[in-house]
Amino acid sequence: MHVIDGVKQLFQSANYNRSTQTDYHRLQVILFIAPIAALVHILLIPFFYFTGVELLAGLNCISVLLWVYGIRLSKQYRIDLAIQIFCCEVLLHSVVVSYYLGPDPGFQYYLWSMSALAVMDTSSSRIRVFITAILLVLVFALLNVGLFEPLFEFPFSEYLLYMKLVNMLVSGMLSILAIMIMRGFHLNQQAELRKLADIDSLTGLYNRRQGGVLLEQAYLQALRKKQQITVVMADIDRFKQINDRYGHAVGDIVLCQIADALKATIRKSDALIRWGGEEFLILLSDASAGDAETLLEKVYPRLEQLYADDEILDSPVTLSFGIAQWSADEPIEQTIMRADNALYVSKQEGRNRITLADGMGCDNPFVNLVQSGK
Ligand SMILES: Nc1nc2c(ncn2[C@@H]2O[C@H](COP(=O)(O)OP(=O)(O)OP(=O)(O)O)[C@@H](O)[C@H]2O)c(=O)[nH]1
Repeated sequence: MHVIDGVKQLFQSANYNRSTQTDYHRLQVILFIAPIAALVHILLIPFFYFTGVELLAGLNCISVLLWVYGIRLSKQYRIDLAIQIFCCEVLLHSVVVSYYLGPDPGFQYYLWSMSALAVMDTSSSRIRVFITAILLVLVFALLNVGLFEPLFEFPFSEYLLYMKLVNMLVSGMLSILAIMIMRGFHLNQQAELRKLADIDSLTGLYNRRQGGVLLEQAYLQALRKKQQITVVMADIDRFKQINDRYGHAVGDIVLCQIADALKATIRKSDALIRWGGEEFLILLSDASAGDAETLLEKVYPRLEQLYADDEILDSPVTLSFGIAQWSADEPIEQTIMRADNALYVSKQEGRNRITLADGMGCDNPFVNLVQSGK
């Protein structure tokens, strides 16, 4: 059933939680980095064990557990706690490994990556997050300049350089990838905000603000290319009765269905704008009033189909139109006003009809098509 399904969809989209989306992106970063970190620690367990640094092998077992636990917390969307655990793990691991082996194996470089991850903790205050990140970088600097004399003589010291290289590259790559994912998140949010600013959330059409921009652009282009523009104002007839009779939610669905019917009718180069509550503006570029009239005649069979498919509405929904063709010597606002006046005439003359601006009123030849009862 069209309308009922639509109402459900509407409530689902109303429950859409924006913060969940933010957490989703942070989760993507963690689910990318944390398994790699856990795997690296798993590989280090036999490495440290067989090189005789059993304590570090034990430490890596704890590290693996902490990363796995953090992944589990993240999947439960306790992402901030997971990030704090990861920070503590990397801090502890870097300090202990440097204490035993000195800075040469390069484990302190993971503190760099961690400082990037630390700023993703959104539950802590900005200053706390900043201090944590700075602290991690500070510890990195101290470890890197050789704060501790190595306690342990590493048996394969000729390989230390390669180990450092690998650690530097892996930690650098992790930082880059974390920032890339955050960058993607930031760009998505920007696109989302732009969409929110330009698009009507109910119908998905351009909103009035963006409509103004499109009208201005079309006007300038028509002047430059010496083209025609035609503006159509469309208004749903007696929409208040639909709301009063079936409820606002059903009214919203009807509004969306009408928007879809209009959208399916216009050309790709045209723009459909939700101008007001139940009022639409169609901007037809490079088209005359006659072209607009021909186009609008195609809306009526679609409205008829809507009614035929619908099991709730017991009378068809109709539209009134006002068409005005822009003439090069008038501002576009004037054209819109003429289309609006023509729409007013359509309403006055009984609705469900098309009126051309400037007194060229015409009866809608399809006026009776949508009035056949069920
Ligand atoms: N469901 C719903 N109703 C809306 C929305 N925006 C405006 N409306 C309703 O649209 C109705 C417009 O009513 P009127 O301006 O009296 O116009 P009408 O009933 O369509 O009558 P005519 O235009 O004269 O044919 C009001 O009841 C508004 O509440 C919306 O987003 N959703």
